[in-house]
Amino acid sequence: MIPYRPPQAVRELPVIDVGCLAGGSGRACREAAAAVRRACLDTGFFYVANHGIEAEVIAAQFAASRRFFALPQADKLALDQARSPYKRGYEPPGRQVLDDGSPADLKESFRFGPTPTAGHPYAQRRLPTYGPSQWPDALPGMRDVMERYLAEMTRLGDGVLSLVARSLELEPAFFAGFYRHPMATVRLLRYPPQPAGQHGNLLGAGAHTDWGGITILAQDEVGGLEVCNVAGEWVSARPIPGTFVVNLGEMLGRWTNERYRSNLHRVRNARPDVDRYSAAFFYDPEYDARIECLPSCLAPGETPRHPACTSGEHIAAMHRRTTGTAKAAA
Ligand SMILES: O=C(O)CCC(=O)C(=O)O
Ligand SMILES: [Fe+2]
Repeated sequence: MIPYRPPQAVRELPVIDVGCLAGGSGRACREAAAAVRRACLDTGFFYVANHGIEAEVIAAQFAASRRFFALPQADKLALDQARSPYKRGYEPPGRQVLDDGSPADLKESFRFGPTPTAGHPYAQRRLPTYGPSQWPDALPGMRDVMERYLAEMTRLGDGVLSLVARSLELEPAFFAGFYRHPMATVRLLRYPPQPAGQHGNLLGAGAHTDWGGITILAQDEVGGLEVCNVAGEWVSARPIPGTFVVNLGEMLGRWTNERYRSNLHRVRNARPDVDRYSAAFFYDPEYDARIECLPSCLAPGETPRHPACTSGEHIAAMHRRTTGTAKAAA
């Protein structure tokens, strides 16, 4: 049984050493899992250090991302995500409203993911994420760099999920059954500086929670990611060299009956002079995975706060809601 413990109003997000994922002792893994558990109960956000991903792989990703966003707008729009049934490609600034009722976000983004093999059970159904990415002709090396980054993120994602499972007193491989054919997306992001003057709630990315399983974020040195603690204060997730920021999506909230938090966060690039670049890896259960409250997260007499949902339907609904296509699709 995972007892309910009220979240603490932390002002700093913890840095967790995940070196045990490379074959550390049982004790090191237990300590990491205990730290993951505290972080998930408090904010659902933590940094991972000692993750084993080479700095050069991360630097190459950022360099290629900068080259991509520097392409002429017409080249980027030639890869418009709106034309991809798989949600792969470019999304221009002003297309997504993450915080309902606020102005559209300032960010622009580019989504890509793994290429399904022929005969892949989900690809045959043409479901979102289970299809080819779109790559710019003008940057022939980009695909290789990004696929290497994606492979590293996937490996780290499996490791982080094993720690989350341990933190819930489950077998380390517990989540693997929901990730046989995961929905995996890297979203490259560019945030321009906040415009000067008062612009209401205009932000790089409006306050939102992530929709899926876990998110692993690489950010450059500019900063601007903020996380809402339980007291309603915005806590800075400042860049810490050599780390990634991990946060839980809504499905972990559903699995744990909201013991583990899928927390509000937002991005404000407060630097007047430079763009901010980040890369979010969304690692979500496979499309048909049924997400419902884990029995170990339900105390006697407690009822699930959410009905069961499938991973794919939930994420598709959130895409529609935040890009204004909900009515058109309904
Ligand atoms: O760029 C960031 O720091 C956060 C991005 C984010 O929250 C998202 O894409 O869901
Ligand atoms: Fe997010």
